[in-house]
Amino acid sequence: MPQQSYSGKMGLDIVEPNTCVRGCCSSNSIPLHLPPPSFTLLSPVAKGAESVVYEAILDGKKVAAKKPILSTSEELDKFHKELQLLCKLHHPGIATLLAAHAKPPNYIFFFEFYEQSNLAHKLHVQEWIPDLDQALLITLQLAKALQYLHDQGIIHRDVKPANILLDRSFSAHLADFGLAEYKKDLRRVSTENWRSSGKPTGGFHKKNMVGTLIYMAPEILTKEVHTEKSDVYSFGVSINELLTGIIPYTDIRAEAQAHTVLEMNYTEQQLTAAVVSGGLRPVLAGIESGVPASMLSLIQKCWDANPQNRPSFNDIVLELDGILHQRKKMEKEDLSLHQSSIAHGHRVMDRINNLHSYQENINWSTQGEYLSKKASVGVHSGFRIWLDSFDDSLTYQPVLSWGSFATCGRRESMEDTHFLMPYICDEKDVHVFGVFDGHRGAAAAEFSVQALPEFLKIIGSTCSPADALLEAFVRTDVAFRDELDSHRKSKRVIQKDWHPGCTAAAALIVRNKLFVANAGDCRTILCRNRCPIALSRDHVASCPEERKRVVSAGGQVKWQVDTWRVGPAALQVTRSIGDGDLKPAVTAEPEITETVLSVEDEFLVMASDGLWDVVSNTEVITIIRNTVKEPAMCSKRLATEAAERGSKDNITVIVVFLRPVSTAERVY
Ligand SMILES: Nc1ncnc2c1ncn2[C@@H]1O[C@H](COP(=O)(O)OP(=O)(O)OP(=O)(O)O)[C@@H](O)[C@H]1O
Ligand SMILES: [Mn+2]
Ligand SMILES: [Mn+2]
Repeated sequence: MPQQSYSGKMGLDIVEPNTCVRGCCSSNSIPLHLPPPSFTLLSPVAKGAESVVYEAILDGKKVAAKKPILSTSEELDKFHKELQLLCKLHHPGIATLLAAHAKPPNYIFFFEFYEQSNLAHKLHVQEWIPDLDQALLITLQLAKALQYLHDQGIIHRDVKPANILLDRSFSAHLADFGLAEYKKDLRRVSTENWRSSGKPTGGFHKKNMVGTLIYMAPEILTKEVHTEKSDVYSFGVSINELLTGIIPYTDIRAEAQAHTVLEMNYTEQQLTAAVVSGGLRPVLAGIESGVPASMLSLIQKCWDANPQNRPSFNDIVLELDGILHQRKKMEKEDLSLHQSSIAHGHRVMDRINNLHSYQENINWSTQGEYLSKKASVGVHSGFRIWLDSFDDSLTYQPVLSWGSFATCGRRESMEDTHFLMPYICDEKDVHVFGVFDGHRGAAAAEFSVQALPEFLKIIGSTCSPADALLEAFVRTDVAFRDELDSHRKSKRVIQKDWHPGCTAAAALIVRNKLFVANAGDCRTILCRNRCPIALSRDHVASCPEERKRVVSAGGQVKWQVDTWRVGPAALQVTRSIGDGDLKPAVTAEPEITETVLSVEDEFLVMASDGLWDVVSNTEVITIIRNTVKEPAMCSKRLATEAAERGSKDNITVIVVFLRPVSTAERVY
């Protein structure tokens, strides 16, 4: 019978002896017996494989009640083990156990309620995009929790975003100790498990195996014993997921919703084999997203194939403290340097962060302009000769109006660029428009948008318009890669294996002739007689002709996760400017189409794949038909439509009307 009672957490009475029925669990701060009226279970918030978690009221306060499904005596043992562990854990980074009920018929854990649910739900269902500082803070909190745990001799064994809970202020709390074990017990536990079922413990029993499989270290997949370093691996994969917002081994950029490894028919065995012997890892967060290079290399160390090469959580916490300290210092400097630009808000800060993460200060746009201008030594060839061959009175003369719209969309940074150059070099009958879609950073797109039209001016009518376009693409590519190389040599670019690139499309109109050059997956269509005509072909590895071309040029094309991709960089496009690591297979040479314009031609639409991913050629024509005939408004309407349809990419649209239109005209 109770001998004495005192008050524990939340003021609930602790009745001595405060142990479970078996006497194996005890605590001097967490009540383990609760009189039934002190709690009420409300609605379930999550149904796990092994438990149901309810929103509940305990002693007047909102809490989370985890009620394990206990149907066998083994499961009952497991409850006691989890409770024993939880009673010993007191750390701000670990989900707080407030009370437990450990008597038949009710076995329930009561936890602090974490309002923002788990990190997996937050990232993938709510599509939350943390800012970098938030993400780094969560990383540090989680690392400290695991450091504490390992100091106690405990291994968690199920570190993954679904087991990281966020409170109202987005602080992280590690939860779910259902698989946790004392290190000293592990060898015995795991051999028992293997012997009894031929399967490892925990996550493997669950139906949705991949959910846990993707966070498992290679040595676990090859059935070795868990160590602290297996938690380090799972931590690395989880943090990369936090920074990219992408579920490991899926590509959210792929079409429609078929994203998971399972859906892509990548079987568990294949994935296991690829992780263990092929060294496959999730796609690392991009340097262009502003993540410090030191953070990226820390992640890579955490998921090293050899557990001994992975850092301990003591090392990780130290390293993270350093990274955060460095950022604070830089922010201070930026604040004093960029007082005036603060008004621009996020974008400017993003750009500043990006620059710092590259540890360089190159303005690629200025660089592109400067370089191509230097090449021209101020002399432009001009386009006169092309025009001299026309008989003015006989040829059809299109009447142009143009506009564009570009948006970052749901991405954190803008890597698309474009230019509109009607009446180039003051020629009233020569016009050029271009779209660039950067990848692995915006550098190539920013450089090319300046350099490509400049090169075109230099080349001028020294050759045919088609050859001039070809030459301009190739020279832009070479100039960009040379420039990057020289920065690398001068140590301004420290990333040895940073190979930014961009796809490019350019339309050149010379009187009644339209030349479209394309390298990559930007697309240009012409509306003729109310029908779309594609003037470019998408250069992607899923196109058999392109695949063949890449392979015969010495490139490697492999089916990776969800689609055909080129080289170790796993690029989906097969032609681009930049991408030095994939040259010459991923060529910058464009395909060029030539079209004679006539009175039937209504307008031209050029756009990055952010539009074409979700809006078809025919739909583009219909949307413009139903929009006020003003090119900038049509462009904006198309981009908005794409964003509404869930395009996850940057979106850039250029619309060029080829004959006079009245803005009052709504429908053709
Ligand atoms: N304290 C809490 N506050 C808010 N939500 C919680 C809390 N604890 C758990 N949850 C929710 O319930 C889910 C399952 O919890 P938990 O991982 O502890 O259970 P489980 O049965 O072990 O699940 P799993 O299937 O991952 O093994 C969490 O992902 C989270 O969404
Ligand atoms: Mn869980
Ligand atoms: Mn794109």
